[in-house]
Amino acid sequence: MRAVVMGSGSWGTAVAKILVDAGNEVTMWARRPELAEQINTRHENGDYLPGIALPAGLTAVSSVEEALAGRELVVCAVPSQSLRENLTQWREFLPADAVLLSLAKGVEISTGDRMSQVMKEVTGFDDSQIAVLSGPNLAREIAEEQPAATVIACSDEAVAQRIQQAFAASYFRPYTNTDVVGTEIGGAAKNVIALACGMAAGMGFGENTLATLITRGLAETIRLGTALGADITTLAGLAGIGDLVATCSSPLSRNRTFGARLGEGASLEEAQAATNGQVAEGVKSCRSVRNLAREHGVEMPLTEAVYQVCHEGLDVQDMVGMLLGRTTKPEVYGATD
Ligand SMILES: NC(=O)c1ccc[n+]([C@@H]2O[C@H](COP(=O)([O-])OP(=O)(O)OC[C@H]3O[C@@H](n4cnc5c(N)ncnc54)[C@H](O)[C@@H]3O)[C@@H](O)[C@H]2O)c1
Ligand SMILES: O=P(O)(O)OC[C@H](O)CO
Repeated sequence: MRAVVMGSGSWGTAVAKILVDAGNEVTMWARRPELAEQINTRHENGDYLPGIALPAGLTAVSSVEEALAGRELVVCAVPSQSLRENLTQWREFLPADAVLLSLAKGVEISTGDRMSQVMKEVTGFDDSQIAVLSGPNLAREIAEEQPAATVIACSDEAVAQRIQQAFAASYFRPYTNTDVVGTEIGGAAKNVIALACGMAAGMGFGENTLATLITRGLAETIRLGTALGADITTLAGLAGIGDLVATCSSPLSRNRTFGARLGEGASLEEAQAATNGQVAEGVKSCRSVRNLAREHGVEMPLTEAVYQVCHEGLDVQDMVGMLLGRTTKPEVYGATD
């Protein structure tokens, strides 16, 4: 396919590399002309993936118009909270028959919208032109060509299959799914749970705590996802438990690392400053995911606790007491917890 990756952060760059390695004609859009220049001349993105040799066939431009001209697949690789603004700026240059693919894992704060909803609202495109990609995909590991898999979700299975073919590389195995809601909720919720896992690690807790948070994190993700119409099997798959395990366990995760800094006693401002401008989506999405849960009458105690730490000044030590002091329950995946 003739593809463009709009956004040259760590995941956008790794995805552009996959698409080239899978045999597509690919360009990237970078906001800063100097980054586009670096990709074109040094074949490296030193700001986000230093030391990774990018394919010589991968080009980059900083003009939106040039980036989008004649592209069949438009990959949106910007953070969730800026997607609406970016797409609004890109809209006039989007080819009318292009397929949009979101990489972002978050829920918009101002609306509670998932990324596929934002894409549809801004562009007016048909559902068959809107897809999302989500799975256990830490950018650096994939840029190093370590084997991994992902989910390409689109309500139109034939379109999902077309994108699947475009992403099939020797080290990257895409699966299709028509459950867009489940794929998106899995990706957004796991970032919030990864913050909780980081906090636990930062406080010095071990694997029992981690496993408890991952498992109960999955339970509350399933509760929210199914309330929104997701298929539970999506959340039992790569975009659900798969991504939860990868993100909650890896020191490469920005969300887990952010949480760990809080657990070690850093302030929110200090943890934010330490990200070096890279996005830890869960810090914002804990608010929108919590709001969605409340709207739908779904209990998400871990998400609530992370929200209170990130936005209401709850001390991480007090969070432990708050979670363990809740009334005892049977272990069921029902509407309450
Ligand atoms: N990094 C990963 O391992 C990974 C893997 C899977 C999914 N994701 C998701 O992909 C999305 C992008 O993540 P990333 O890792 O590439 O982030 P990043 O922080 O590495 O890069 C974000 C990119 O978006 C650009 N950007 C930031 N604000 C912008 C704005 N207002 N307008 C235009 N561009 C803007 C930045 O310049 C940068 O190029 C996130 O939703 C993230 O959760 C990341
Ligand atoms: O670095 P994080 O925490 O944004 O996570 C990256 C990916 O989403 C893992 O699948």
